[in-house]
This record gives sequence, structure tokens and C-alpha cells, in this order.
Amino acid sequence: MSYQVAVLAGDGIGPEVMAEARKVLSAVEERFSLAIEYTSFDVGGAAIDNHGCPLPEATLKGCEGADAILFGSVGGPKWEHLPPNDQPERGALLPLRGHFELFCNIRPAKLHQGLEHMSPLRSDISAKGFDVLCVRELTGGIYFGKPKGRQGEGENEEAFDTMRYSRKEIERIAHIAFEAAQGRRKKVTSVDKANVLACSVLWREVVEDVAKDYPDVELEHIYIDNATMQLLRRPNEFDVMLCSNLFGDIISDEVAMLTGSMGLLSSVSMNSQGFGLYEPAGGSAPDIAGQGIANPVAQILSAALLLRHSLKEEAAAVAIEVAVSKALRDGYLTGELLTSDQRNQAKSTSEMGDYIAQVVKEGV
Ligand SMILES: NC(=O)c1ccc[n+]([C@@H]2O[C@H](COP(=O)([O-])OP(=O)(O)OC[C@H]3O[C@@H](n4cnc5c(N)ncnc54)[C@H](O)[C@@H]3O)[C@@H](O)[C@H]2O)c1
Ligand SMILES: CC(C)[C@H](C(=O)O)[C@@H](O)C(=O)O
Ligand SMILES: [Mg+2]
Repeated sequence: MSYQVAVLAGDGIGPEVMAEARKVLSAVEERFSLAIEYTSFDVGGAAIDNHGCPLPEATLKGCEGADAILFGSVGGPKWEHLPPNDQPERGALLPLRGHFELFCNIRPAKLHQGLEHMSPLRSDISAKGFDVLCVRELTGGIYFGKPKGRQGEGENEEAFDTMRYSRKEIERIAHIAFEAAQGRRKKVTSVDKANVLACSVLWREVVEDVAKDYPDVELEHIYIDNATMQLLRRPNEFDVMLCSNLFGDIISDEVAMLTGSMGLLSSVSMNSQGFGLYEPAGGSAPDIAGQGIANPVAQILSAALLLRHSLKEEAAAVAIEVAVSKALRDGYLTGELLTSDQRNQAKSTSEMGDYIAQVVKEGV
């Protein structure tokens, strides 16, 4: 029996980095004798161009029939003139998250020893390293709350979004965070804005209640504004960061950059049945798309997460992660990880993919 994976490469650097993830997956399949069948579907801007809508029925059906979704990224200036709900992000990515109830988004950010020089942190801070797991609620909050819209005209025209959280939504993501912490350094930092937002007051109360089931895990609360600065000052003191949808979006970009680049952060978005969509935390990077310079590591590590969580192929996932670490340690770095005077040593997107695939095949 072979596994079925729906591949949605999307826009901008999506197809470029997806090609490298596929190379690495082929290598791991060969080494571990796995049988994985991939079917590609258009999504986002590519689907608008080819089919007139960002999430065609065939794409949705293809995802429904798969064991997991490997997603690239969607969006870009070409489609920004469209009505908001017809654009790639709100017309494809958010509906996919909603349709499959992918409420649990996990984004692991680790600054590896020996790779501290890639971080923009001050050297005495980066020297301590850090290992943060961002656990982000993904199908609620201000992203999905109703009503949402615009009304009125002239100087009275206004726009509004609704931030809304139910006890149930907070409980289920909080359990994920505490369970994850039990397998790590046993600390949950819950990020909120309880000094201003009603949703955050409920968030804090529910997280406190859930914490009672995990007496071995330390819980602390922090306001989002303070969290963004403490991450720059003492990132090594954070373990699991439990965030609502919007705050997790912000925190995950920050921790990605603290490891050196947006192009290093992988992610899984999962539902309660364990069905998952795997994607880099970053976007379609229109500023570098088409140049063969994007960092494929986030997409490759997302493939490793797919092997681990959806296909339960732990050894194959570890082989990829070890190969990525080796490549980075061996100085295989794309340009954004280098200073301007080192940039002539930069590896291209495909050189990175080739090297990581080779290491996977040979084993380390
Ligand atoms: N999951 C997704 O599909 C997703 C996620 C975030 C943003 N987006 C969309 O992507 C488009 C661009 O958004 P943005 O510019 O705000 O965010 P972005 O993450 O695409 O880019 C931010 C910065 O990070 C850099 N970067 C990102 N990934 C990189 C990689 N793999 N290698 C090297 N550098 C990388 C980019 O060059 C850019 O300078 C928008 O349309 C946005 O809505 C999509
Ligand atoms: C593209 C956008 C809708 C998305 C989000 O805000 O969730 C992205 O920024 C992410 O982090 O996955
Ligand atoms: Mg984001």
C-alpha cells in the first residue's frame, strides 16, 4: 500500500522550494523503501490564472482523498487587485484551514549550536542558543470571527473584524501545548493581551484551568508586546509558546528570523483526527521569486514533519532533519543567511536540495 500526498506548490517561490522537497523525499523513499504517491494540484494565484478561482473543486477533492497535504505558499502582487475573498490567501489558504478544521499549528524554531552566527541576535544572547515551539490556534480568533466587513461611505466609511474565542477552542489548543511541553522542557508561556482584550481574559482563564491537568508543566502568561521583546532579550528561557491565531502569526515570523531566516521555519497544521497540512511558515517571497535563490529548508523540513506526523515514518523524518543540520553546518547556505561580503559563497535553491538529498541517500 502506498501513501497518498496532495502537493499544492502555489505561487512565487512555492514551486521552486517544492521541487527541492520532492528531491529530498525521493532520496528518503529510496533509503527507507517507502512508497509515496504524489498528486499535484493548482492552488492560489496559479489556480486563479488556470481555473479562475483560488481553490478549485478538484484541488479540494484531491486533498480530501490524500493522507496529507504538502503545501508551498500562495499570494503575490499579481492578485492583490482582486476582491479580498477572491485573493489566494483568503480564497484558498484560510478556506483550506477552515474546511479541514486545522486548528492546531505547530512551528518549531531552533537555533542550533554552531549556527549561532546565522542569527541576528547579539552574540552573547545567540551563544546560549534557543529552542522554541510555537503552538498557534489556527481556525479561530480575529481571522475567522464574524462579522467582518466594511460599511458606510466618505469619512464615515469603516471596516471591522471580530475577535472571538470559545472555551472549547482555547481548551483544545491549550491541551496540545501542555502535551508538547511534557515531551520537552516542561514550560508553557501563554501569549495574550489580557490587559485589553476580552478574548485574552477568557484565554488566560481557560489556560489556567487546563494547566491543572499538567502539574508537571510550569505555566507563565505574557503580553504579546512584552513577548516580542523578551524573545530578543532571552529567547533561551522560552520552551512552548501558546498563541492565539494573530499573535502566533507574529511570534512565528519573529522566531523564524531569530534562527537566521524565514526560509528555515517549517510548520504543520493539524485537525483532531491527525490530518495535516505541511507548509513553510513564510510566504511566496515575491521579492526573490524566480531567481533560484530561495532557501528550500523550510519546505524540506515541512516534508520531514509530514513523514513524522501523518505517515508515522519517524526514521525517515529524522534522516531529513539530520541531513539539513549537516548541510547548514557544512556551510551550505543560501544568500539570505550570509553577510553581503560572503554572498559570493551562497548556494542556490537547487544546490541546497541536491546536497541535502545526497546526504539523506548516503546517511550521516
Ligand atoms: N502560507 C502562505 O502561503 C503564506 C505565508 C505568508 C505570506 N504569504 C503571502 O506571501 C506574499 C508575500 O508576503 P510577505 O512578503 O509578507 O512574506 P514572505 O514570508 O513571503 O517574505 C518575507 C521576507 O522573507 C523572505 N523569505 C521568505 N521565505 C524565504 C525563503 N524560503 N528563503 C529566503 N528568504 C525568504 C522574503 O524574501 C521576504 O524578504 C503575500 O502575498 C502573503 O500574503 C503566504
Ligand atoms: C498568508 C497568511 C494568511 C498566513 C497567516 O496569516 O496565517 C501566513 O502569514 C502564515 O503565517 O501562515
Ligand atoms: Mg505568517
